Amino acid sequence: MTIKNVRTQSPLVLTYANFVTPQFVANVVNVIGASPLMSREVSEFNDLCQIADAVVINIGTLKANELSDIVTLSKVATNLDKPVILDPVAVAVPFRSKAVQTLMQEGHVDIIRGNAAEIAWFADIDFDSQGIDATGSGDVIAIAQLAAEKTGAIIALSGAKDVISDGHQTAVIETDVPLLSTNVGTGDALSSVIGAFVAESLTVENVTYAMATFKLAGLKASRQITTPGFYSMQLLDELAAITSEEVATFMTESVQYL
Ligand SMILES: Nc1ncnc2c1ncn2[C@@H]1O[C@H](COP(=O)(O)OP(=O)(O)O)[C@@H](O)[C@H]1O
Ligand SMILES: Cc1ncsc1CCOP(=O)(O)O
Ligand SMILES: [Mg+2]
Repeated sequence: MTIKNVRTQSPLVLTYANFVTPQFVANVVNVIGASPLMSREVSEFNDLCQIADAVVINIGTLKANELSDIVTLSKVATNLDKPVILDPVAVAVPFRSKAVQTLMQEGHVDIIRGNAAEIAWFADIDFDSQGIDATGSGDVIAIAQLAAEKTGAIIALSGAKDVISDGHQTAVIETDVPLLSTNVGTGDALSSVIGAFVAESLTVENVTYAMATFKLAGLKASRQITTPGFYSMQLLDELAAITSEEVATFMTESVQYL
């Protein structure tokens, strides 16, 4: 789905958010022309999944007594044929590892969007991290492909090199924009942006389009603003203004299918 279609169809993205970044995530979803909604109340998941076009589960500040809620959310969404995107924040930390194992075993996830260290955990490969951030280096293409094979999910690995793979088809977007990585919440926002773009159909192409759109907006913002505070505001403005034509040109120049 193109950014133009997102604006005309305005898909509703239901996000089980962490308590750190929901305002930013909601604004990002809003400025691309989609419709944000956050909830953590299990008794309304059925009603909300009926009206949602995609469901995003972020484990950033999950508590033990909420684990069964996210499993339920993933099942309700899947039964209603709505795509489920997992954002596995700092998944290598033991409580989070166990939570994600349970979610994957008892529930269902279609797409996993994380940084290289988070995706490496699914591939069973060591990759240095510091809390929410990936700090190491490695073969991110191999990591994404292996994680896709092991999980059966479409992998959206973000970083200086974004890699999207379902284990068969792999796309790479290589564009360095350091300010994008240092802003807390850009990863969470990207996960919900992916939700908007796969609302119509769950494909590697649509995930790639979402990642490219976000990256291009980040690149354009970095040409206007070089300090972190105003940068996140400029990113919102660039996302609001970005056109299908610009994204198409950027994709021709910067997206490589392997
Ligand atoms: N060094 C980088 N250069 C360019 N883009 C980056 C860089 N690091 C991250 N990004 C972009 O920042 C966004 C958030 O990704 P990331 O920082 O990996 O997620 P998280 O915040 O979950 O760790 C993505 O669009 C990703 O492509
Ligand atoms: C700081 C922090 N702590 C728990 S969740 C979170 C935000 C993570 O945001 P992102 O992964 O988008 O940088
Ligand atoms: Mg993150």
